[in-house]
Amino acid sequence: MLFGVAIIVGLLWLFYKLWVSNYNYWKERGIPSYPAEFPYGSDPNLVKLKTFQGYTIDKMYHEFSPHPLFGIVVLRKPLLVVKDPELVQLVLTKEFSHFRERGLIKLLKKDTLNHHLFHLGGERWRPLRMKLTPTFTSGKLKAMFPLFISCAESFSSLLLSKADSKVDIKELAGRFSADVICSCAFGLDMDVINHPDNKLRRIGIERMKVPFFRKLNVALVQLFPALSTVLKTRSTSKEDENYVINLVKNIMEQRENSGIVRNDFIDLLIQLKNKGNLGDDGHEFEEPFEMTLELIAAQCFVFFIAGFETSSSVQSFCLYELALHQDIQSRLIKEIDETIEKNGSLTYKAIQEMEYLDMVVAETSRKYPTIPSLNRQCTKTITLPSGQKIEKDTAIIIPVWSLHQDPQYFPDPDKFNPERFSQENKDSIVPYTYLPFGEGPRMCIGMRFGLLQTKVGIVTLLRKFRVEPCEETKIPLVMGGASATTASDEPVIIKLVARS
Ligand code: HEM
Repeated sequence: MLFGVAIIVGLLWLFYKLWVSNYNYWKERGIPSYPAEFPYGSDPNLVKLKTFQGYTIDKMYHEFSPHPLFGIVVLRKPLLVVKDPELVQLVLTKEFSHFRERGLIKLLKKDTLNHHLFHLGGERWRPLRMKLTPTFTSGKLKAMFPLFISCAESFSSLLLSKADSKVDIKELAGRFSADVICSCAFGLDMDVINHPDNKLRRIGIERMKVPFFRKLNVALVQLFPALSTVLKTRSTSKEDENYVINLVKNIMEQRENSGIVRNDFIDLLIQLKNKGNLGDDGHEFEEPFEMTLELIAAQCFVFFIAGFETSSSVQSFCLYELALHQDIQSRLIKEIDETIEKNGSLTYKAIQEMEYLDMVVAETSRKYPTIPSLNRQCTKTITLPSGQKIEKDTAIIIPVWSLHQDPQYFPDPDKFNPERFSQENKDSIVPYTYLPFGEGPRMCIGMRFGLLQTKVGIVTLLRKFRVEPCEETKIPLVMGGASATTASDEPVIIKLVARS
């Protein structure tokens, strides 16, 4: 009996020792670090995710203000927070070959829908990124624009039914973005605007949440990578995965049989599958790369999940700020009215001509960066100009939220001020301090698409309505920890007032 107890105590002690063995990781390497305590590491909030991750890292960012980087430990995993803009540039661009991966999850072969650009690493990622980049040229977006307009018309009708009422703008913008992305990524006219409980949208929303079980799973796999095979950590349930793959399969068959061309992502992916490239860029790929049905479905899926939550989030934060800043809203409405009148209708060219809209959206993405921090993993050990070494497999965090809120780079950061992005001011922004779409070879591939979708949504609404705050409007908004993106804890309520 006594022997049994001694063994258990011994095992627990060993487990404890193993757990805390990294707690001096940064100190041993001469890198300033945040103290770690058993069992959570540097800060329980980074594990429990009850508080918005951006706030937690921001607190540390300020405590380490004179340092260009600092180390933290999450549970028992060491992470390096890189905060100096020149070092950020080194990680994201200059020494990209040392930081090619995100390293967020361990990709399982059978987790088919996760084999997309965002998560794929190294050799698999590069040819796929090269193949998919031409999908997002301005020419391709222009060809897709009629699909945007068709969704904007449904959005406009929905808005008319809400005239002079209080709305959850995040929910409405979410329906519009999901409709556009369903139309462009899956080639489906699903009318998500009037059928918000659409299955694809539900799968996408689920995917962006971080439920307790997934948090636990991710934490365990980070601690003990070998567990991933045992725990069968799927990102999407088998049923949802089959649904998405079959959807894509049916659409591809229909397209190939009927010869219908819609100029959407599916058309472009079918061309890739058949020809190996998109044909009009004259680029032949060195490495043969088979676009299987599963791989195509995974790319459609990432376009969907990466595209609808991000764009709707920028749209809703933007309309919220416009409700609180009537002067900015009036100037924007004037620009919208004049540009549409000049162009005869809402065209792709008209959107590109709206300079003030571009400034307002840029400032929204500064104040509310949809992805609060970027992740990279060191894939080859590197020595920094300071002499400090970053070892292979080190996880890196770029604290986008904190850089965007740092008064050193953006004076009076709480103020919503689109003038920061005017022609005369934007060149004085310190490079690598403004990162709403990331930077370097792994920056957002869908940036132009996302901006276009965001702008079309805002213009559609402001053509018919003004937005105003109401009793239920929370000022300021508090971000929550339940989502992987920057999202308010509560609905974003504003009032739509029909324009006279
Ligand atoms: C306003 C809308 C959007 C925002 C704010 C946004 C933001 C981001 C950010 C911050 C990253 C990480 C970049 C990095 O690590 O350096 C990213 C990556 C990515 N985004 Fe977006 N995104 C948006 C829209 C879209 C859309 C519409 C699509 C697709 C249609 C898309 C597809 C992707 C993909 C595939 C990646 C991974 C790229 C790679 O690793 O090669 N995004 N996005």
